[in-house]
Amino acid sequence: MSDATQVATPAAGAPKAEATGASTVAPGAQAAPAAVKIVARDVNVFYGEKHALKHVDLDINENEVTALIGPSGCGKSTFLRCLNRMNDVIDICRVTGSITLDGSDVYDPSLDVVQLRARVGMVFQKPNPFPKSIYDNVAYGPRIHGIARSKSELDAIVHHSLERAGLIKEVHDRLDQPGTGLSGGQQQRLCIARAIAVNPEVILMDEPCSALDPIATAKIEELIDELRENFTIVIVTHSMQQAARVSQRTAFFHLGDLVEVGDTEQIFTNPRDSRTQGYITGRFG
Ligand SMILES: Nc1ncnc2c1ncn2[C@@H]1O[C@H](COP(=O)(O)OP(=O)(O)OP(=O)(O)O)[C@@H](O)[C@H]1O
Repeated sequence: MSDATQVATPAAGAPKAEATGASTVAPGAQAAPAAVKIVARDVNVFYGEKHALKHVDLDINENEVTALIGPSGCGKSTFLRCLNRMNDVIDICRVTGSITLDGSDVYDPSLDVVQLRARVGMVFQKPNPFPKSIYDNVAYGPRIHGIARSKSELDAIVHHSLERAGLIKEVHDRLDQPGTGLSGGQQQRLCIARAIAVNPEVILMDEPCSALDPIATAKIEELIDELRENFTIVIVTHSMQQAARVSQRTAFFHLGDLVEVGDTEQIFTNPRDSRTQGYITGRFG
């Protein structure tokens, strides 16, 4: 994976079929289109009187990384939080429209939001490990969801999750040490391991690298590229280079509107809307 300070590499931004080895498709044959995991239709979000997100229609493809980009305050995080109903905890927030996950209504009043958030996990901007041991941070979700039937099963989940988050080598001999004692980049990978431990289908990442140095950022980006094999990922980022490196699709938001969505390569090389063009060329933002 490229260094975080470099610009887009074709490898990370390459279309899914190529990156997953599906290039065995016969010459001339069409690769199967990606399955759609999440469908958002006419989504509006209001904070009191403020109309923060306006009539957003967006499909999120399975086993792809979708990047949400746009200037500060355009509604990226607001949209991300709609996907696992994190906006529910904001009193003045009202969401209208429809969001489905595998065809089921995310806003169905009878839906258990704890179960939803197990399916749609989240990693935040600032690494936020619990004030617990490394082991207990990762074991927390499986314990509350009753995923492991025995201590050895829980041990295996913790180990496997840390392995998938690329952290096991660094922490295997100190699982009983506090998670808060790790470096920032390690803490963020611990948070990713914690999210993975409950075996989610979707992982939402809200600027997961903004508090990290370039080397830690490169590790997380590499990890994101690996994780998409098993998970659907939606990432909010202020870094266009990062969006270009890690995502297959990019959605550009501006003043609460979803202006344009498309293959990452198209968005960055041939945007259709002048506002997208203006943003990616640094004219505003
Ligand atoms: N809890 C809240 N209460 C009131 N207004 C909010 C709240 N959260 C966000 N907003 C407003 O909604 C709009 C969209 O905010 P949001 O955080 O989604 O944007 P963003 O694109 O993620 O911004 P940034 O890149 O700066 O994180 C902004 O005008 C913001 O001030």
